Amino acid sequence: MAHLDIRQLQVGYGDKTILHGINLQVQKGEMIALLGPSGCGKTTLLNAICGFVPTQSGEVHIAGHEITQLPAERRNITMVFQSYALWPHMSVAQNISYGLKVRKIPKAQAHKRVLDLLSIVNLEGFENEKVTNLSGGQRQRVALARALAVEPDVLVLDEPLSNLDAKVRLSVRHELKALQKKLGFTSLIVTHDQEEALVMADRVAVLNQGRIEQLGTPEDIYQQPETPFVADFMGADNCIIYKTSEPNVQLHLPNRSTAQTFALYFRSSATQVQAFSNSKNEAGLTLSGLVEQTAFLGQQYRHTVRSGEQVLQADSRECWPIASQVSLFVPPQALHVFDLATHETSNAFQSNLRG
Ligand SMILES: Nc1ncnc2c1ncn2[C@@H]1O[C@H](COP(=O)(O)OP(=O)(O)OP(=O)(O)O)[C@@H](O)[C@H]1O
Repeated sequence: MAHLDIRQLQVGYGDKTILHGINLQVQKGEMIALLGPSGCGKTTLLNAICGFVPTQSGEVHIAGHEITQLPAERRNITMVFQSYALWPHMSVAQNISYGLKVRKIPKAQAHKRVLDLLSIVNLEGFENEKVTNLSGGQRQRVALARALAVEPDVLVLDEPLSNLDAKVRLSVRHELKALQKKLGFTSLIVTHDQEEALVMADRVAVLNQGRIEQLGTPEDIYQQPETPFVADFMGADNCIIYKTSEPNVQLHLPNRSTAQTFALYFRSSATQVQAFSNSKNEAGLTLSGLVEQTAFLGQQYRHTVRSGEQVLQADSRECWPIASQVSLFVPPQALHVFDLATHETSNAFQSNLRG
Protein backbone atom coordinates (compact mmCIF):
# COMPACT_ATOMS: atom_id res chain seq x y z
CA MET A 1 0.00 0.00 0.00
CA ALA A 2 1.26 3.45 -0.92
CA HIS A 3 2.02 5.75 2.01
CA LEU A 4 0.61 8.78 0.19
CA ASP A 5 -2.14 7.83 -2.21
CA ILE A 6 -3.62 10.54 -4.45
CA ARG A 7 -6.64 9.35 -6.43
CA GLN A 8 -8.30 11.21 -9.30
CA LEU A 9 -7.60 14.56 -7.67
CA GLN A 10 -9.25 17.54 -9.28
CA VAL A 11 -8.43 20.98 -7.92
CA GLY A 12 -9.10 24.52 -9.09
CA TYR A 13 -9.75 28.09 -8.17
CA GLY A 14 -13.34 29.27 -8.60
CA ASP A 15 -14.72 27.75 -11.78
CA LYS A 16 -11.29 27.09 -13.24
CA THR A 17 -9.93 23.57 -12.90
CA ILE A 18 -6.14 23.42 -12.64
CA LEU A 19 -5.47 19.76 -11.78
CA HIS A 20 -7.34 17.20 -13.87
CA GLY A 21 -7.58 13.79 -12.20
CA ILE A 22 -4.12 13.40 -10.69
CA ASN A 23 -3.22 9.84 -9.65
CA LEU A 24 0.01 9.49 -7.72
CA GLN A 25 1.14 6.80 -5.29
CA VAL A 26 4.17 7.60 -3.14
CA GLN A 27 5.79 4.77 -1.21
CA LYS A 28 7.04 5.22 2.35
CA GLY A 29 10.51 6.76 2.32
CA GLU A 30 10.26 7.73 -1.32
CA MET A 31 11.03 11.16 -2.75
CA ILE A 32 9.08 12.19 -5.84
CA ALA A 33 9.97 15.32 -7.78
CA LEU A 34 7.27 17.27 -9.60
CA LEU A 35 8.64 18.82 -12.76
CA GLY A 36 6.85 20.94 -15.31
CA PRO A 37 6.66 24.36 -16.90
CA SER A 38 5.48 27.40 -15.01
CA GLY A 39 1.74 27.34 -14.36
CA CYS A 40 1.25 23.57 -14.89
CA GLY A 41 -0.04 23.14 -11.32
CA LYS A 42 2.91 21.89 -9.26
CA THR A 43 2.38 24.25 -6.32
CA THR A 44 -1.39 23.74 -6.52
CA LEU A 45 -0.83 20.00 -6.08
CA LEU A 46 1.38 20.55 -3.01
CA ASN A 47 -1.16 23.00 -1.58
CA ALA A 48 -4.01 20.55 -2.12
CA ILE A 49 -2.11 17.77 -0.33
CA CYS A 50 -1.40 20.12 2.57
CA GLY A 51 -5.06 21.21 2.73
CA PHE A 52 -4.37 24.84 1.78
CA VAL A 53 -6.71 24.69 -1.21
CA PRO A 54 -9.96 22.68 -1.34
CA THR A 55 -10.35 19.82 -3.76
CA GLN A 56 -13.16 19.68 -6.32
CA SER A 57 -13.14 15.90 -6.40
CA GLY A 58 -10.89 12.93 -5.77
CA GLU A 59 -9.22 11.64 -2.64
CA VAL A 60 -5.97 11.87 -0.69
CA HIS A 61 -5.00 9.05 1.67
CA ILE A 62 -2.05 8.79 4.03
CA ALA A 63 -1.13 5.41 5.51
CA GLY A 64 -4.57 4.09 4.60
CA HIS A 65 -6.53 6.98 6.15
CA GLU A 66 -8.45 9.41 4.02
CA ILE A 67 -7.49 13.03 4.74
CA THR A 68 -9.18 14.79 1.79
CA GLN A 69 -11.53 16.86 3.95
CA LEU A 70 -9.27 17.34 6.99
CA PRO A 71 -8.23 20.94 7.71
CA ALA A 72 -4.52 21.70 7.16
CA GLU A 73 -3.70 21.79 10.87
CA ARG A 74 -5.02 18.27 11.38
CA ARG A 75 -2.85 16.81 8.61
CA ASN A 76 0.59 15.75 9.69
CA ILE A 77 2.22 17.24 6.60
CA THR A 78 4.84 19.98 6.69
CA MET A 79 6.02 22.23 3.93
CA VAL A 80 9.44 23.75 3.31
CA PHE A 81 9.18 26.95 1.29
CA GLN A 82 11.55 28.62 -1.15
CA SER A 83 11.56 31.69 1.11
CA TYR A 84 12.40 29.58 4.23
CA ALA A 85 9.49 31.30 6.10
CA LEU A 86 11.44 31.41 9.36
CA TRP A 87 10.44 33.74 12.21
CA PRO A 88 13.05 36.52 12.03
CA HIS A 89 12.70 37.57 15.67
CA MET A 90 13.31 34.04 16.98
CA SER A 91 16.53 32.11 17.52
CA VAL A 92 17.38 28.98 15.57
CA ALA A 93 16.21 26.77 18.45
CA GLN A 94 12.93 28.70 18.88
CA ASN A 95 12.22 28.34 15.17
CA ILE A 96 12.88 24.60 15.16
CA SER A 97 10.88 23.95 18.32
CA TYR A 98 7.90 26.09 17.26
CA GLY A 99 5.80 23.14 16.09
CA LEU A 100 6.75 21.11 19.15
CA LYS A 101 5.54 23.94 21.42
CA VAL A 102 2.24 24.10 19.55
CA ARG A 103 1.89 20.34 20.10
CA LYS A 104 2.68 20.83 23.80
CA ILE A 105 5.73 18.56 23.76
CA PRO A 106 7.51 18.83 27.18
CA LYS A 107 10.34 21.38 27.14
CA ALA A 108 13.19 18.97 27.92
CA GLN A 109 12.06 16.54 25.22
CA ALA A 110 11.70 19.40 22.71
CA HIS A 111 15.17 20.72 23.58
CA LYS A 112 16.73 17.30 23.02
CA ARG A 113 14.93 17.00 19.68
CA VAL A 114 16.21 20.44 18.63
CA LEU A 115 19.81 19.45 19.44
CA ASP A 116 19.43 16.14 17.57
CA LEU A 117 18.07 17.93 14.52
CA LEU A 118 20.80 20.57 14.60
CA SER A 119 23.33 17.77 14.53
CA ILE A 120 21.48 16.08 11.64
CA VAL A 121 21.49 19.25 9.53
CA ASN A 122 25.11 20.08 10.48
CA LEU A 123 24.31 23.18 12.53
CA GLU A 124 25.58 22.10 15.95
CA GLY A 125 26.19 25.06 18.24
CA PHE A 126 23.84 27.38 16.33
CA GLU A 127 20.83 27.01 18.64
CA ASN A 128 21.03 30.51 20.13
CA GLU A 129 21.91 32.27 16.89
CA LYS A 130 19.40 34.68 15.37
CA VAL A 131 18.21 33.30 12.04
CA THR A 132 18.88 36.69 10.44
CA ASN A 133 22.61 36.11 11.09
CA LEU A 134 22.66 32.92 9.00
CA SER A 135 23.50 32.39 5.35
CA GLY A 136 20.83 31.24 2.87
CA GLY A 137 22.04 27.64 2.97
CA GLN A 138 22.03 27.64 6.79
CA ARG A 139 18.54 29.16 6.90
CA GLN A 140 17.20 26.50 4.59
CA ARG A 141 18.73 23.82 6.82
CA VAL A 142 16.96 25.41 9.83
CA ALA A 143 13.70 25.39 7.83
CA LEU A 144 14.25 21.71 7.07
CA ALA A 145 14.99 20.92 10.72
CA ARG A 146 11.82 22.80 11.75
CA ALA A 147 9.77 20.80 9.24
CA LEU A 148 11.25 17.49 10.41
CA ALA A 149 10.88 18.32 14.12
CA VAL A 150 7.22 17.29 14.18
CA GLU A 151 7.97 13.99 12.41
CA PRO A 152 5.57 14.62 9.53
CA ASP A 153 3.87 11.81 7.62
CA VAL A 154 4.82 13.61 4.43
CA LEU A 155 7.26 16.44 3.81
CA VAL A 156 6.57 18.71 0.88
CA LEU A 157 9.25 20.99 -0.47
CA ASP A 158 8.35 23.86 -2.79
CA GLU A 159 11.44 25.01 -4.70
CA PRO A 160 13.48 24.71 -1.47
CA LEU A 161 16.82 25.49 -3.08
CA SER A 162 15.86 28.26 -5.51
CA ASN A 163 16.99 31.12 -3.31
CA LEU A 164 20.49 29.70 -2.90
CA ASP A 165 23.40 30.57 -5.12
CA ALA A 166 24.63 27.90 -7.53
CA LYS A 167 27.47 26.49 -5.41
CA VAL A 168 25.55 26.35 -2.13
CA ARG A 169 22.61 24.88 -3.98
CA LEU A 170 24.72 21.93 -5.15
CA SER A 171 25.97 21.15 -1.66
CA VAL A 172 22.55 21.58 0.00
CA ARG A 173 20.88 19.32 -2.55
CA HIS A 174 23.36 16.54 -1.77
CA GLU A 175 22.84 17.07 1.96
CA LEU A 176 19.08 16.95 1.52
CA LYS A 177 19.27 13.76 -0.52
CA ALA A 178 21.59 12.10 2.01
CA LEU A 179 19.26 13.15 4.83
CA GLN A 180 16.23 11.80 3.03
CA LYS A 181 17.93 8.42 2.56
CA LYS A 182 19.14 8.37 6.19
CA LEU A 183 15.87 9.42 7.84
CA GLY A 184 13.60 7.83 5.24
CA PHE A 185 11.01 10.59 5.12
CA THR A 186 8.34 10.47 2.45
CA SER A 187 8.47 13.59 0.35
CA LEU A 188 7.29 15.49 -2.69
CA ILE A 189 9.57 18.17 -4.04
CA VAL A 190 8.80 20.83 -6.62
CA THR A 191 11.72 22.14 -8.61
CA HIS A 192 12.29 24.03 -11.84
CA ASP A 193 15.71 22.48 -12.14
CA GLN A 194 15.69 19.24 -14.12
CA GLU A 195 19.12 18.18 -12.94
CA GLU A 196 18.04 18.73 -9.34
CA ALA A 197 15.01 16.51 -9.89
CA LEU A 198 17.11 13.77 -11.53
CA VAL A 199 19.75 13.84 -8.80
CA MET A 200 17.46 13.96 -5.80
CA ALA A 201 14.30 12.06 -6.63
CA ASP A 202 13.58 8.33 -6.61
CA ARG A 203 10.91 9.01 -9.23
CA VAL A 204 9.97 12.05 -11.26
CA ALA A 205 6.46 13.13 -12.30
CA VAL A 206 6.36 15.44 -15.31
CA LEU A 207 3.25 17.63 -15.28
CA ASN A 208 1.71 19.34 -18.27
CA GLN A 209 -1.39 21.51 -17.95
CA GLY A 210 -2.59 19.89 -14.75
CA ARG A 211 -1.99 16.30 -15.78
CA ILE A 212 0.85 13.88 -15.08
CA GLU A 213 2.29 13.28 -18.50
CA GLN A 214 4.87 10.71 -17.34
CA LEU A 215 5.91 9.19 -14.05
CA GLY A 216 9.08 7.16 -13.81
CA THR A 217 12.61 6.80 -12.53
CA PRO A 218 15.00 9.61 -13.48
CA GLU A 219 16.55 7.26 -16.05
CA ASP A 220 13.14 6.47 -17.61
CA ILE A 221 12.14 10.08 -17.87
CA TYR A 222 15.46 11.13 -19.37
CA GLN A 223 16.10 8.18 -21.68
CA GLN A 224 12.61 6.97 -22.54
CA PRO A 225 10.27 9.97 -22.74
CA GLU A 226 6.78 8.76 -23.59
CA THR A 227 5.54 11.93 -25.27
CA PRO A 228 7.01 14.75 -27.38
CA PHE A 229 6.29 17.12 -24.49
CA VAL A 230 8.42 15.10 -22.05
CA ALA A 231 11.20 14.66 -24.62
CA ASP A 232 11.30 18.40 -25.26
CA PHE A 233 10.97 19.33 -21.58
CA MET A 234 13.80 16.97 -20.62
CA GLY A 235 16.21 18.67 -22.97
CA ALA A 236 15.78 16.91 -26.31
CA ASP A 237 15.46 20.36 -27.78
CA ASN A 238 16.11 19.46 -31.41
CA CYS A 239 12.94 18.40 -33.17
CA ILE A 240 12.50 17.54 -36.80
CA ILE A 241 9.43 16.31 -38.55
CA TYR A 242 10.72 13.57 -40.80
CA LYS A 243 8.96 12.43 -43.95
CA THR A 244 10.26 9.40 -45.82
CA SER A 245 10.79 11.57 -48.90
CA GLU A 246 13.13 14.10 -47.19
CA PRO A 247 16.10 14.74 -49.54
CA ASN A 248 18.84 15.87 -47.13
CA VAL A 249 17.85 13.56 -44.28
CA GLN A 250 18.59 9.86 -43.96
CA LEU A 251 16.93 7.81 -41.24
CA HIS A 252 17.89 4.19 -40.70
CA LEU A 253 16.31 2.50 -37.76
CA PRO A 254 16.21 -1.17 -36.86
CA ASN A 255 12.66 -2.59 -36.61
CA ARG A 256 11.28 0.49 -38.24
CA SER A 257 7.52 0.93 -38.22
CA THR A 258 5.56 1.51 -41.40
CA ALA A 259 4.85 5.13 -40.45
CA GLN A 260 5.58 7.75 -43.08
CA THR A 261 5.92 10.78 -40.82
CA PHE A 262 7.83 10.93 -37.56
CA ALA A 263 8.65 13.59 -35.04
CA LEU A 264 12.26 13.01 -34.03
CA TYR A 265 13.58 14.60 -30.82
CA PHE A 266 17.25 14.56 -29.86
CA ARG A 267 19.72 16.44 -27.67
CA SER A 268 22.37 18.76 -29.04
CA SER A 269 24.88 16.89 -26.84
CA ALA A 270 24.03 13.64 -28.66
CA THR A 271 24.39 15.18 -32.12
CA GLN A 272 27.77 14.59 -33.72
CA VAL A 273 29.16 17.12 -36.19
CA GLN A 274 31.12 15.48 -39.02
CA ALA A 275 32.73 16.61 -42.24
CA PHE A 276 30.11 16.62 -44.99
CA SER A 277 29.86 13.28 -46.70
CA ASN A 278 27.38 11.52 -48.97
CA SER A 279 28.15 8.11 -47.52
CA LYS A 280 25.39 6.39 -45.57
CA ASN A 281 25.65 5.72 -41.86
CA GLU A 282 24.60 2.25 -40.73
CA ALA A 283 21.85 3.27 -38.35
CA GLY A 284 20.57 6.51 -36.94
CA LEU A 285 19.78 9.91 -38.34
CA THR A 286 22.06 11.75 -40.73
CA LEU A 287 21.42 15.28 -42.00
CA SER A 288 23.45 17.67 -44.06
CA GLY A 289 23.51 21.36 -43.26
CA LEU A 290 25.35 24.64 -43.06
CA VAL A 291 26.86 26.04 -39.85
CA GLU A 292 25.16 29.39 -39.15
CA GLN A 293 26.51 30.23 -35.72
CA THR A 294 28.90 28.93 -33.08
CA ALA A 295 29.12 29.59 -29.33
CA PHE A 296 31.85 28.54 -26.88
CA LEU A 297 30.33 26.67 -23.89
CA GLY A 298 33.54 25.84 -22.02
CA GLN A 299 33.83 22.07 -22.58
CA GLN A 300 32.62 22.31 -26.17
CA TYR A 301 31.19 24.51 -28.91
CA ARG A 302 27.49 24.70 -29.75
CA HIS A 303 26.79 24.92 -33.45
CA THR A 304 23.59 26.26 -34.95
CA VAL A 305 23.14 24.33 -38.18
CA ARG A 306 20.53 24.97 -40.88
CA SER A 307 19.34 21.88 -42.69
CA GLY A 308 16.66 22.83 -45.21
CA GLU A 309 13.88 24.48 -43.21
CA GLN A 310 15.13 23.14 -39.89
CA VAL A 311 17.53 24.87 -37.52
CA LEU A 312 19.32 22.45 -35.19
CA GLN A 313 21.86 22.65 -32.38
CA ALA A 314 24.85 20.33 -32.20
CA ASP A 315 27.75 20.25 -29.74
CA SER A 316 31.33 19.41 -30.61
CA ARG A 317 34.75 19.78 -29.00
CA GLU A 318 35.92 21.03 -32.35
CA CYS A 319 34.75 24.44 -33.58
CA TRP A 320 33.40 24.16 -37.12
CA PRO A 321 33.64 27.52 -38.88
CA ILE A 322 30.54 29.47 -39.88
CA ALA A 323 29.37 28.60 -43.41
CA SER A 324 31.05 25.18 -43.42
CA GLN A 325 28.98 22.37 -44.83
CA VAL A 326 28.68 19.52 -42.34
CA SER A 327 26.87 16.27 -41.70
CA LEU A 328 25.03 15.81 -38.42
CA PHE A 329 24.71 12.30 -37.07
CA VAL A 330 22.52 11.08 -34.22
CA PRO A 331 22.85 7.41 -33.18
CA PRO A 332 19.56 5.47 -32.89
CA GLN A 333 19.72 5.14 -29.09
CA ALA A 334 19.77 8.95 -28.79
CA LEU A 335 16.66 9.44 -30.93
CA HIS A 336 13.19 9.80 -29.43
CA VAL A 337 10.81 8.86 -32.18
CA PHE A 338 7.08 9.59 -32.26
CA ASP A 339 4.77 8.33 -34.93
CA LEU A 340 2.70 11.33 -35.95
CA ALA A 341 0.16 9.33 -37.91
CA THR A 342 -1.00 7.20 -34.99
CA HIS A 343 0.12 9.50 -32.16
CA GLU A 344 1.59 6.33 -30.73
CA THR A 345 3.51 7.11 -27.57
CA SER A 346 7.08 6.31 -28.23
CA ASN A 347 7.65 3.91 -25.36
CA ALA A 348 6.72 0.65 -27.03
CA PHE A 349 7.77 2.08 -30.34
CA GLN A 350 11.19 3.14 -29.09
CA SER A 351 12.00 -0.06 -27.28
CA ASN A 352 11.01 -1.73 -30.50
CA LEU A 353 13.38 0.50 -32.42
CA ARG A 354 16.12 -0.06 -29.95
CA GLY A 355 15.69 -3.81 -30.34
N1 LIG B 1 -4.80 31.55 -5.66
C1 LIG B 1 -5.03 31.39 -6.97
N2 LIG B 1 -6.16 31.86 -7.55
C2 LIG B 1 -6.41 31.70 -8.86
N3 LIG B 1 -5.57 31.06 -9.72
C3 LIG B 1 -4.43 30.58 -9.21
C4 LIG B 1 -4.09 30.72 -7.82
N4 LIG B 1 -2.89 30.12 -7.61
C5 LIG B 1 -2.49 29.65 -8.82
N5 LIG B 1 -3.41 29.91 -9.76
C6 LIG B 1 -3.32 29.52 -11.18
O1 LIG B 1 -3.20 28.11 -11.24
C7 LIG B 1 -2.30 27.71 -12.27
C8 LIG B 1 -1.24 26.79 -11.68
O2 LIG B 1 -0.47 27.55 -10.76
P1 LIG B 1 0.69 26.86 -9.89
O3 LIG B 1 1.26 27.93 -9.01
O4 LIG B 1 0.16 25.65 -9.24
O5 LIG B 1 1.70 26.44 -11.03
P2 LIG B 1 3.22 25.99 -10.88
O6 LIG B 1 3.39 24.84 -11.79
O7 LIG B 1 3.57 25.78 -9.46
O8 LIG B 1 3.94 27.28 -11.48
P3 LIG B 1 5.37 27.91 -11.11
O9 LIG B 1 6.38 26.91 -11.57
O10 LIG B 1 5.39 29.18 -11.90
O11 LIG B 1 5.39 28.13 -9.63
C9 LIG B 1 -1.77 29.00 -12.89
O12 LIG B 1 -2.51 29.24 -14.06
C10 LIG B 1 -2.07 30.04 -11.85
O13 LIG B 1 -2.29 31.30 -12.45
